[in-house]
Amino acid sequence: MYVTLYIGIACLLWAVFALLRVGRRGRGLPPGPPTVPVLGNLHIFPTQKPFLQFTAWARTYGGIYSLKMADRTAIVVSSMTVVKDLMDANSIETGDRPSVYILDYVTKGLHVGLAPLGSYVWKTARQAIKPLINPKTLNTYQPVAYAESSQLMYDILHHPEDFYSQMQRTTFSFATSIVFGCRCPGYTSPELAHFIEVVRLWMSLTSTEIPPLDFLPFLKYVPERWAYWKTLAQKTRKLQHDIYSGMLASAEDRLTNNRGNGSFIESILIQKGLEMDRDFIAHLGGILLEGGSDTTSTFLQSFTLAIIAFPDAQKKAQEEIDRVIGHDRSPTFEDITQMPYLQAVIKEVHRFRPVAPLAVPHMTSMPLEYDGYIIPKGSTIFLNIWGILHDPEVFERPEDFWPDRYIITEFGIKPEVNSRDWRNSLPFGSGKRLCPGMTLANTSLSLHVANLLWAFNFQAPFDAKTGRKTKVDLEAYFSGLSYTPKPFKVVITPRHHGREDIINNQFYACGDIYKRFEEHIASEEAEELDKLRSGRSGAVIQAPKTDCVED
Ligand code: HEM
Repeated sequence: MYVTLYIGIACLLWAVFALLRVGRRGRGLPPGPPTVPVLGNLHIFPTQKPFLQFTAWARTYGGIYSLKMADRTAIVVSSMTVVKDLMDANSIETGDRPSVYILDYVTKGLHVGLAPLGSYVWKTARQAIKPLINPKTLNTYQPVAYAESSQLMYDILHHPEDFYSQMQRTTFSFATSIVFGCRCPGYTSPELAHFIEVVRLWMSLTSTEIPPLDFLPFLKYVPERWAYWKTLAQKTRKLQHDIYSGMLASAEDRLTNNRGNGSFIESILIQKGLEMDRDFIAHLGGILLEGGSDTTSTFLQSFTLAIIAFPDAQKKAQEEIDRVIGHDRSPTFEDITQMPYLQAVIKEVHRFRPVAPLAVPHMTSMPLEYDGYIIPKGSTIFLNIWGILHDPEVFERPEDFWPDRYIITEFGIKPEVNSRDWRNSLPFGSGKRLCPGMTLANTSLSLHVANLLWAFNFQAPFDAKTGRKTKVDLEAYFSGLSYTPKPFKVVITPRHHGREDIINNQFYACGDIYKRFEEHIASEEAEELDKLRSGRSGAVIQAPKTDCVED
């Protein structure tokens, strides 16, 4: 009997000892904040804007440090040298994704951005997306971007107070046109409202307010009435499915009836050799919409916030635009290369308010040795884009929006900092997971930004009591995987009287491009749109040819 008791006590002690070791930082790991038993660093893991705390820790623990999340390890990378030598150089070993239970449930495992590196879903989807990276295909999308940009100017001219939603409409409509072949003509349309709801739900699911189900798996078994996130996940899954499969159905219908308009999804439907079922295709289209539209509208909103807070940058960019373009026409894609300051503005927005401050977490698929540390297989890697791009050792006055830094040096860094490890694509991630939409995003954003600065002046609103400009709140952002400004107020005025006519005419002249992607629109609404677009005045500007459209 004593033997059984001794064995029982020994087992208990062993279990307690083993439990106390959970959460402890093992030998060989990079340093990091002190841990507590079982939780490790989970109890101090930031729930709001985590990149800010990650950046504060980087100033103490350096360009690579570790966090313990119960028995799991996370590595935070906050230096370009580590990005290059650890992540870019070992992009296969560091290119996996940690599985996120709740998101896998929502997307049925069909999300290319979350799928394991080299898996069937990842490989097939990345293969299918290839045309979006091809410069030839990208050129065919330019007329569509031009037409959407023209409507953005038109909408802001007539309803400047709604600029925030108009930016969402523009990028959503561009993405739905090229991906599913159907556009969104109005910022009050139900399609856009549903999509914004999906993005909002997705943001909640990716925010740190959701309990850490992957680290404390027993939480998955909490009944739904006490687990609000279960209801949230189901709602998101249904809404996503309804929107994306509805859009896929209209693309299928066009193809069946020989009315294809050259959209990306149509090309997938007719491509041989791609092993994708209907659900997978609908999801891929949806992921491209999410990846391509919310990110780019967030960029435009952050751009607006930055230029009202830093009016000198706005003035300088406008001087360049006026010098290159003049007053008689609006900018086109061909003009962008002639405007280095405008290109610097684009890079500075990416630096100042990166759309994805922690990218999307990576995971190691095998143990790695780096700089004397051992990084275990299965470690989550956070790419701290914010911390790298706001490092005062590297950037002069990193909290200022100052595009000139990209005129002074290629990567915007201080002249004395070694540029060996730098690249301007950092806001789009790293290695095998680098964002496939980078060129598409940057080209369309350059045109939108050029047009907005050519057409309008942007100012912070005036305080009714003091008559002074209000202080711009540069921190009023939502917290989620992407970093989006909360709606804010701006005074937007046309810069020059003649430009109003040009904006109106340009919008009317793009009517044919819009119509090719509006087949799904009910006849009454289509009539209204025709009426709106027939109010020609003054000189008519020819819209560019749409090569992407098959008649
Ligand atoms: C301002 C615009 C954009 C920004 C800042 C951005 C940023 C990013 C980042 C940081 C990642 C994760 C990279 C990593 O894990 O290392 C990513 C992935 C991705 N992006 Fe973008 N993106 C933008 C626009 C787009 C567009 C226009 C599309 C497509 C039309 C797109 C499609 C994707 C996809 C499919 C992935 C997943 C790639 C994978 O995991 O293999 N993105 N993006």
